[in-house]
Amino acid sequence: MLSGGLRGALAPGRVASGGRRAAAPHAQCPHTDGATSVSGSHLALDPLPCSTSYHRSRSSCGASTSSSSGSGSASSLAGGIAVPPATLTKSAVRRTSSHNSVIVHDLRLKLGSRDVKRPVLQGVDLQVRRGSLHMLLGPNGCGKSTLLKVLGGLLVPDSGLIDADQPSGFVFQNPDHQVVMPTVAADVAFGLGRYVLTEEEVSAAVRSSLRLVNMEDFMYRATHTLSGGQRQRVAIAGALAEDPKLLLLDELTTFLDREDQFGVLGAVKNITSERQDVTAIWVTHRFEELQFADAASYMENGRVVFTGTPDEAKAYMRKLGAPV
Ligand SMILES: Nc1ncnc2c1ncn2[C@@H]1O[C@H](COP(=O)(O)OP(=O)(O)OP(=O)(O)O)[C@@H](O)[C@H]1O
Repeated sequence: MLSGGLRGALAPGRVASGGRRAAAPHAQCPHTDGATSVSGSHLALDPLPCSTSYHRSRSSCGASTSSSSGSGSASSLAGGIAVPPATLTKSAVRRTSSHNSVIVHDLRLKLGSRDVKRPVLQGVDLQVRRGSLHMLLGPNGCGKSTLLKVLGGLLVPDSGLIDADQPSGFVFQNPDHQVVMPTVAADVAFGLGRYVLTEEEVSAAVRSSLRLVNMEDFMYRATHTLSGGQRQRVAIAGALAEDPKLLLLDELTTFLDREDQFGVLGAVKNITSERQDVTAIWVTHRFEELQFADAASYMENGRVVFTGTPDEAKAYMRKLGAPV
């Protein structure tokens, strides 16, 4: 039996709000109408922004792949973001052709105003093994979040090459901006309102997503009664419910105490251990989190300057004088 809130989340035509996890807005080329088509998961970017080669599905963009063959036009959210209509059945799943879920080469992006732009990503090279928990560290402003946004389709790079598993799901730092429904089950089901699914399918997706983040017992709890870490795990479950292959997790533990911090980390570790087709990229400043990682990269000035095991990463950062 589904809760009233969960039923509400299944209402036809329901769309996820912009910026919410797993419903990341598209990196939409202004020369297209938002009905993004896919020309392959391998994305080669011309030096010119918005080249015609930039057509791929990511995050909820994966769903828009179906929309090109489905009925109806994309709905538009308040922020001007195109989202697929509620007639979709499933997000498009694409894998890279190697054992890596992410391959990035010479990625470049300038940001700023139209007149004054400064380079933020300055030739990023990165490879992330499929099924791993890969941590991304580096000083403030080095480009970690920007890289994550490019991988999630929130920003369009100027040039470079991206080959990444799709669809992706994004979870941000502050769970209060992402957990919006009154009950846990309804919140996890929220993004699924965009697809044509039976109540049983939604219920199964919600339950299995909550199980992966160790929150199954909280299914009918009121979200306002949860701790910060529990809310963060609900946000991750909401992303998981849409079956992403790449989880992009941006400083999820910043506002959490130690117990909640390790609860969230344990949940993400559990996801990548149980689901070998799901890869997590975890941006953090907290060195103690490295013990959960399978691998780590260190960024400086818009580039990845080191990638290795967690121990190698610690040794590298110690050499830089970090208190690791
Ligand atoms: N939309 C934007 N316009 C202009 N500059 C931007 C924009 N977004 C980010 N930047 C700049 O790009 C640089 C990289 O920002 P980013 O948020 O990616 O860094 P970060 O490594 O995640 O930092 P932190 O660890 O502090 O979160 C910063 O100097 C930031 O001010």
